Amino acid sequence: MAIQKKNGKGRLDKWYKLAKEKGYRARAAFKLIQLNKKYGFLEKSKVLLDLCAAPGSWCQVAAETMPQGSLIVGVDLSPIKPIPRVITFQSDITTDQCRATIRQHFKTWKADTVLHDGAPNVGTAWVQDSFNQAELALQSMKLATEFLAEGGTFVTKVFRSKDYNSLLWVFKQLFAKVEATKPPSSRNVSAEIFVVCRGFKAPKKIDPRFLDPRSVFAELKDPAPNNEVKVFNPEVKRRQRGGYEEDEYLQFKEISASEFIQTLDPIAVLGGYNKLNFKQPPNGDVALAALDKMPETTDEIRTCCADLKVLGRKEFKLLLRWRLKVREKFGFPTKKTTQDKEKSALPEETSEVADVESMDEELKLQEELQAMKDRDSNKRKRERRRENEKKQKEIVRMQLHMVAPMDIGIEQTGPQGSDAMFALKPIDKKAAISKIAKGRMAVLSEAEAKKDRDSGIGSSGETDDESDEEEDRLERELDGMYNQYTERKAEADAKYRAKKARREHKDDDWEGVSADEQQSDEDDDKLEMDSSDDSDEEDMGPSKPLVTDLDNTPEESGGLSKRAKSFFDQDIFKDIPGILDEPEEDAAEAVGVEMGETSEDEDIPPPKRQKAQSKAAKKQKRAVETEDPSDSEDDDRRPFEVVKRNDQDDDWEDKDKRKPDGRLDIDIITAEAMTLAHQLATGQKSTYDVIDDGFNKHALRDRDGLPDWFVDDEGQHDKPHKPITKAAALAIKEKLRAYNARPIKKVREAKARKKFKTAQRFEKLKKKSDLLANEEGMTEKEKADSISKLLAKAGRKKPREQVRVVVAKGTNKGVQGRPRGVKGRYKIVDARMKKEMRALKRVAKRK
Ligand SMILES: C[S@@+](CC[C@H](N)C(=O)[O-])C[C@H]1O[C@@H](n2cnc3c(N)ncnc32)[C@H](O)[C@@H]1O
Repeated sequence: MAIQKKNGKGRLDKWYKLAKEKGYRARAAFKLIQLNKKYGFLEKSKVLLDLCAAPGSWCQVAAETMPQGSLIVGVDLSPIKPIPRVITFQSDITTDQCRATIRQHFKTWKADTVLHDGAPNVGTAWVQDSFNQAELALQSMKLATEFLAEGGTFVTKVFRSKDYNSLLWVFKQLFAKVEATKPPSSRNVSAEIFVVCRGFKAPKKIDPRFLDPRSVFAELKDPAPNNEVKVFNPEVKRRQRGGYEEDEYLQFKEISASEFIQTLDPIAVLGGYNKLNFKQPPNGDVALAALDKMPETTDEIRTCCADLKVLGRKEFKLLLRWRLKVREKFGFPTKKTTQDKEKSALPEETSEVADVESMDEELKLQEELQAMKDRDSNKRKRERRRENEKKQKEIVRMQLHMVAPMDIGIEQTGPQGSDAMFALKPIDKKAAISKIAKGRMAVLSEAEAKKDRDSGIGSSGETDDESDEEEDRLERELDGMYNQYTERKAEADAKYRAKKARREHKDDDWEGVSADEQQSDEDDDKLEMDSSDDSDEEDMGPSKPLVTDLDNTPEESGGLSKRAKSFFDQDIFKDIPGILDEPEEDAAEAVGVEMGETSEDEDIPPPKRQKAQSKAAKKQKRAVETEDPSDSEDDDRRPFEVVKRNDQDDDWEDKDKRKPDGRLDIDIITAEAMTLAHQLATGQKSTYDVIDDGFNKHALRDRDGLPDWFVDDEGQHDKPHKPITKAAALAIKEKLRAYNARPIKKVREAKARKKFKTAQRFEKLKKKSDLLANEEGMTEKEKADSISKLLAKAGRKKPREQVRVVVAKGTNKGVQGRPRGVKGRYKIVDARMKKEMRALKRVAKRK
């Protein structure tokens, strides 16, 4: 609970600020607004009386909310500044003068709503000192009964005190509906609550005791014990930690059964007494005698009457039923007869005094309602539990990869994963950016839609989905099981793990004349299918990829995986020709060169030819741009500035890859490529053969929509086997052997360092010996001795520093880092290790 500051500033909460903002005179305005929001009485009122209205915020709200032309009268001990559409006057609401003034203003009108927000002004209004809040509320109700129209509403502030229940009881006698509520704007620390009494019964005559504070708060001082609970819920017994209930100073109370029959509050009897006796009083009780003899007074009833405190709900009901039957026989008014009477009675008579509603009937109704509510909430709880269990199970299944997350609605991801709509990779892959740039969305989306239709996604017939539901489920389960299997396999097999990791990072193996090329060819083909005029495409210039690799390395460089590429990027490979060449590009370029030279287009396989052509076109375009970039019509469309290229920079890519004679130096690093090249070079194969070979089952492999397990399995066995000649295999082997023979970079560096240091030492030595040799004060022998000593010293190896063994015990136990007081090299061992080492040495010595 928020701690309320004692000083005035602590009260300046958000409602205070809001009231200031809205121009209300007090934050109390929001209490009325919130009460009206809940019960909506202001809109329906034409006449309103606001008791204790100063400074007038409730009057402001009323004037705002009530219909035009309504009569609003506000009264307070304190003066109220004029409010438009509101009549205000200064008076004490407990006085007759106030009543008279109100009557003057109301004339013949009756109020639809009477509001009371009074709080006694202790100290400021001495008249009120003797009245407490409850009394003020009762006073306001007294005024309300006088000025309220039938069916009207009375809203009053009350404080939770010992008089609260008495007040509520009185309200309930006079109004059809009485509800206590605390609006949000009322401070939590405040004990105030608001009682909204609706449906004023407007009795013609009201028992003056109802409105007399002395009788109301004296007679009803202690609320009636809740006998209903005792009777209808006897199982719920409250412990009386505070001792006996007030007025219940007897431990055992009994009452005659005839009195129980006659009483109008049987519940009070059943809840308050221990026994209903059939004992005749000294002067005799005819009713009791008759009751005793009646067939309705069964043995069971007698047993129940003997000890009321041990009875359950069922037995209490039995007794109540018995009472009703007996009352009927005795001719006492029962529920039925009262109803009949009520129907026949004159309305004036019934409206003379406020009715006290039949308690047992009301309680029964309440009980039934409660039972219904309980049943309902139990049902809801059960359903919620069941749903939670189901969800839990689904989550476990999902964690075991037995189900796809979208099945349980946790992640509404599409078949392409979350955020598929915004995933750039697929768009990038499909070269859609160029299409989007050209406004070819329709073409693309139609093609995609077609694809989707083919794969069953978004197909029009829902029936298809339904019929395939079982199949889908099976498939999902199969996929789940397969995932489990792959995970188990991955755990056991390091090789598989590595392969999987490569695949996850898009770092796949290269498969010779590879899937990469095939993929790109496929993509190219698709593009060709999608667009009717490909020439436009080239106009756009090189399509910029959406997803850019941050290390700026072209993905297909040399047909190598990313990791392989970064490995070969190391300096030591820099001199080895052909490691980081781009054979694919080069091949295309070579073809381009050949094309240019021989014009034998038809000899080149179509995909390669297309690539070569595009490359040539790109080159040509570059050349054009270089000449005069401003002339280009596409400038507006290009999102980047065209920078004039340096002529010397032209073909910088190719420079390294050319032999001294100007021809391209194409390095073929796979045995397959080498074989093919060899076969083509020697004329064993013609271009037609190559094209022909291109049409095989691997070339048109469609893996879309196939389950992972199937694709994996296929990938293992269904590989293209390209012919390799022995010579090519040997050549590659030889090349690899050469690479392997080279020391790795670190070793090379270490060796170089060593060499460098030795050279430095020799240099120093040389200088020193030169100095010695030139020393004039030394004989030749002395010089020779000194130099040989110097050389001997230089040749001597530095003794290796002894490693100190520190046993991890005592203060050294569990020490991290250098143990205290140990200098130089050290090794921490535990006692067991030390002993074992010694034992090993002993054994070795013995041998
Ligand atoms: C909380 S204020 C009412 C605020 C008001 N509802 C409003 O919205 O501005 C309580 C008021 O009750 C008034 N009051 C207390 N005793 C009164 C009495 N006997 N007769 C008239 N007004 C009284 C006080 O003068 C005080 O202005």
